[in-house]
Amino acid sequence: MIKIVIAGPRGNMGKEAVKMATGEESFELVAVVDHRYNGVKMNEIPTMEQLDIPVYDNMTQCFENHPCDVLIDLTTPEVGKKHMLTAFEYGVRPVVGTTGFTDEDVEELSQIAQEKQLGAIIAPNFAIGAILMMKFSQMAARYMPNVEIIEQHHDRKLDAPSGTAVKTAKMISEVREEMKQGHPNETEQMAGARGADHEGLRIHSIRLPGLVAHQEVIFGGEGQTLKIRHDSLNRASFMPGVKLACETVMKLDILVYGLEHIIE
Ligand SMILES: NC(=O)C1=CN([C@@H]2O[C@H](COP(=O)(O)OP(=O)(O)OC[C@H]3O[C@@H](n4cnc5c(N)ncnc54)[C@H](OP(=O)(O)O)[C@@H]3O)[C@@H](O)[C@H]2O)C=CC1
Ligand SMILES: O=C(O)C1=N[C@H](C(=O)O)C[C@H](O)C1
Repeated sequence: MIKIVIAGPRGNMGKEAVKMATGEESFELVAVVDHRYNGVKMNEIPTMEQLDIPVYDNMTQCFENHPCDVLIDLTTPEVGKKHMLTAFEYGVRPVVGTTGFTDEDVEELSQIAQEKQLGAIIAPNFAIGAILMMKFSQMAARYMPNVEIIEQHHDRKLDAPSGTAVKTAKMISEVREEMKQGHPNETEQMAGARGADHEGLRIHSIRLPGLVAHQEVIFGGEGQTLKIRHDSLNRASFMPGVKLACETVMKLDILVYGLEHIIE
């Protein structure tokens, strides 16, 4: 039995994670952390799943009262990092879907995980289709290095570009030299027209109501284009990946950044 705490249980992802964790026989949801409530049960809060599970506004107090194995964090980048640090202090393995971590954050957290020999997973995307999109894109970039990313998300999203787009760009950079794309003399008539720049690869972020999470990676070559696209149509699409991460993190003693390292 893996004892789990979830941070962000009222959120889009947190709600699905609560359903997943309580629906799995080998998981036990022992408590949730939500900065707006403390000392109540989930079933006292109308916007939460109606469960007899305690709610804390403070991770330390939560871990003091409920020893557990895994923290699932689905909150915001600043909070997610603090939660991870607290989890490490208590010997709890973090599984983090929260996006917006910097390279420095990931490096710092990896070092702590290594020192403590404690498993941790930061996964910018838990959907298997999205992992495949990233892997296929990395494969394609070896042969078609001219590539741009268009990511589309709901308009409640805080970070841009998305964690998935950043991870895709980093994976492409592993197989492609930095290069300037487009016309050598191109100019932006309006700031941002060419999108964000990751080592010459442009990332364009769309935010609209009605969208969930979508990404297209477009490759261009002489007389041809290749488009690799993934769509998450709902948040349930992420849950098999969250489940796999919770099971896998128990066997790790380092931090793994990206589910592509787990799904071979
Ligand atoms: N890895 C993946 O596959 C996926 C990752 N994500 C990422 O997960 C994160 C959450 O996404 P989503 O669920 O859509 O966002 P939501 O805004 O719907 O949910 C975030 C929740 O976290 C809560 N929260 C904020 N601060 C704290 C805190 N200190 N303690 C506990 N809870 C807190 C918010 O409460 P309040 O609103 O009251 O402030 C809110 O309920 C984002 O970073 C997103 O990019 C999303 C989808 C898939
Ligand atoms: O905020 C979201 O919704 C999502 N965030 C992750 C990201 O930033 O890539 C994963 C997915 O795209 C949904």
